[in-house]
Amino acid sequence: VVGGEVASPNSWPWQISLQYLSGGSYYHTCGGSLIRRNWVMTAAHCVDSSRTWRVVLGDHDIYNQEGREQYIRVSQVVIHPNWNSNSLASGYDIALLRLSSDATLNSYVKLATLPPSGQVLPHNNACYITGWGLTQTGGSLSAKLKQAYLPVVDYSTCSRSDWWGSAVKNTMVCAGGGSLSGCQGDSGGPLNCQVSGQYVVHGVTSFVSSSGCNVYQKPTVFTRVSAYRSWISGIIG
Ligand SMILES: CC(C)C[C@H](NC(=O)C(F)(F)F)C(=O)N[N@@+](C)(CC(=O)Nc1ccc(C(C)C)cc1)Cc1ccccc1
Repeated sequence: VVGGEVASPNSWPWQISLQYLSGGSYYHTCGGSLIRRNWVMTAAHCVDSSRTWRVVLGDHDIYNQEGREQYIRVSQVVIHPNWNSNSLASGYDIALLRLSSDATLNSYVKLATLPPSGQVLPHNNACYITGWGLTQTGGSLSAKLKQAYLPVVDYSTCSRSDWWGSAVKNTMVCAGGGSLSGCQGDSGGPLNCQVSGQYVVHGVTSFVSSSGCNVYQKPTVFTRVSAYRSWISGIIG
């Protein structure tokens, strides 16, 4: 997350850190959202490679154990059938991870609220991106979970030729477009939007511009969760 601030610990209790095993240690690679006690929603591009994954729930500082963390292995990766890593612009950048055991829900670990099928938020709807991703283009991961205020940019604006043009589809949500943005390592995490006084996970962080994370008129682009509600229900029940 470029700009914004460190979140108050566990204030986004559905946010998870997706980590992969390498040389005996686990490394943060993406974010995700807990949507059932044994299911996490993330981006397909996060789990394209076959690795050993684990999910960390209740985390704040990914480099220090603070006692609220739950570490759970991933038993199954379900990538959207239409996902094609060579055509990010087609969308379908969404995946579901079945956990090897149920998460314990408490004040630090809660389920995300998902939007109703088909819901499209209005231009400037209040949203926050959260994640441990790079804090500057080409920078380093944030040790502590960050948040940044990214208002929704409607499709008609986001698909303008001087914005994202045809790279963005109506199955995506754009947010931000100024000095605040997501960045590598935020992938798969939630876009938390205020709807009727409640935070709803309306997006899954998908991409930013290759020329930089916070580029003017290149808002962060998210998979629109409300476009995939029936697929999600078909998998998790
Ligand atoms: C792995 C890709 C497929 C998605 C990846 N997503 C992220 O980093 C995210 F924003 F989600 F946290 C990304 O944007 N990766 N980049 C590598 C940029 C990228 O690949 N962006 C991109 C954008 C659009 C398209 C298509 C839709 C035209 C393809 C790639 C990050 C980057 C940003 C600035 C400088 C260097 C690297």
